[in-house]
Amino acid sequence: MTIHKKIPTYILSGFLGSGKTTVLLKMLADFKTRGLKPGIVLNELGQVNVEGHLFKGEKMLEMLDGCICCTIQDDLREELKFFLQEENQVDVLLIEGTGVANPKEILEALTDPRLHNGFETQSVISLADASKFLEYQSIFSSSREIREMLNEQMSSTTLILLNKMDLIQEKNKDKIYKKLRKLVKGEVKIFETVYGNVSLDELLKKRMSTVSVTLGESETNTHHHHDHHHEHPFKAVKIENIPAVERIRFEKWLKKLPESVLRAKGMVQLASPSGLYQFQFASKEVEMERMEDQECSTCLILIGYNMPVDDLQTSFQKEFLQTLQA
Ligand SMILES: Nc1nc2c(ncn2[C@@H]2O[C@H](COP(=O)(O)OP(=O)(O)OP(=O)(O)O)[C@@H](O)[C@H]2O)c(=O)[nH]1
Repeated sequence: MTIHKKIPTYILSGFLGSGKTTVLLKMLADFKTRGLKPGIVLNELGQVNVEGHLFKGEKMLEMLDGCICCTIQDDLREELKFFLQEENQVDVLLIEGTGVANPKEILEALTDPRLHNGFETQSVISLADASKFLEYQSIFSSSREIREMLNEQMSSTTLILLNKMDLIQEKNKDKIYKKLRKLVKGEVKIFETVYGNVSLDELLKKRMSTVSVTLGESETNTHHHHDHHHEHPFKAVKIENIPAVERIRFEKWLKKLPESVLRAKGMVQLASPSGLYQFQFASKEVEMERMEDQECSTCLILIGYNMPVDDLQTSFQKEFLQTLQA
C-alpha cells in the first residue's frame, strides 16, 4: 500500500433529518469547482441508500444497514483502506454518519494506528435541527436515549450548523442557544443556517488538530454503550413494492405518523402527478422530487425510536393497499 500525503477528511454528524446530506452535496459541488476529487463514505440505517443516485459517478462507499456507532466500526476501518489504495486516491474525504452515529466513533476509526497516516481530520461538522431542538431536549416530549445521542453528537464536534432556522419561532431562539451552549464547548462556533447555507471557507476550515483528539475521556462518553450485543433502539423499517399512491394522501399519512417515527424517506410511484418520486420526511415536512431515473424500485424507509413496527405496517396496508383493491 503506497501512502501519499494524508487525505483531508471531514465528518458530518447530526441527528436524523437535520440536514447532513444537504451540506454534503454543497461541499461536493464546491470541491468539483475547485478541481478536487472527493471521496464519500455514507452510512445508512436501513438496507438501501435511497439517496445513492445523488452521488452518481463519485467515489463512494456505502455502509448499509448499520450504524457506525455500534456495529460497524471495524467495517469502517476496512472501507477507509479503500481510499489508501493507489487506484482509489482522492483529494478530500467526506464521511457522513447515520443520524444516530456518534462522531467520536468515526474519529476513533480514523485515528486507528493503521490508518492515521492516511487521513487528517479537518473538522467534525454537526448539524442540529433548530426546529426540533427544544422538543428533542425536553424530558417531556423525548426519550433519554434521544437526548443522550444528541448530547454526544454535540459534545464531540468542532463546528455546529444550527439548521432549519426557517422553521423556528423567533421567540424560541434564546432557549435553543441556552441549551445548546450547555452542550458544546465554548470555543465551538455555531452558525445559523437554512438548508445548510454557510460560507464554504467556514465549512472547510481546519478546526481540529490530531493531537487534541481525546477519546473515551469525556463525561458523555461514559454513558455510551460499547456493548455491541445490545438491541439498538433506533431502528429502520423498510416497506417494499409499494403500489402507486396519491400524493396528498401519502403526505397526510406521513404527517400523521406517531412521534416515534423520527424520519422517513424512500421512492414512491405517484398516481397523480404520475411518476417515480424521491421523498423526504423530516421535521414534519415532506419534500418530493421527481427522479431522473424512472426505473428504480419503490420503497419506504421509516427510521425511529421504539417504533410500533406492526402498527405501522398495518396502517400502511390499510391506507394504501386495501383502498387499491376496493
Ligand atoms: N425547511 C428546511 N428544510 C431543510 C433544511 N435543510 C434540509 N432540509 C430538508 O430536510 C430534509 C432532510 O435533509 P437531509 O439533508 O437529507 O438530512 P440528513 O441529516 O442527511 O438526514 P438522515 O438521512 O436522516 O441522516 C430534506 O427534505 C431537506 O431538503 C432547512 O434549513 N430548512
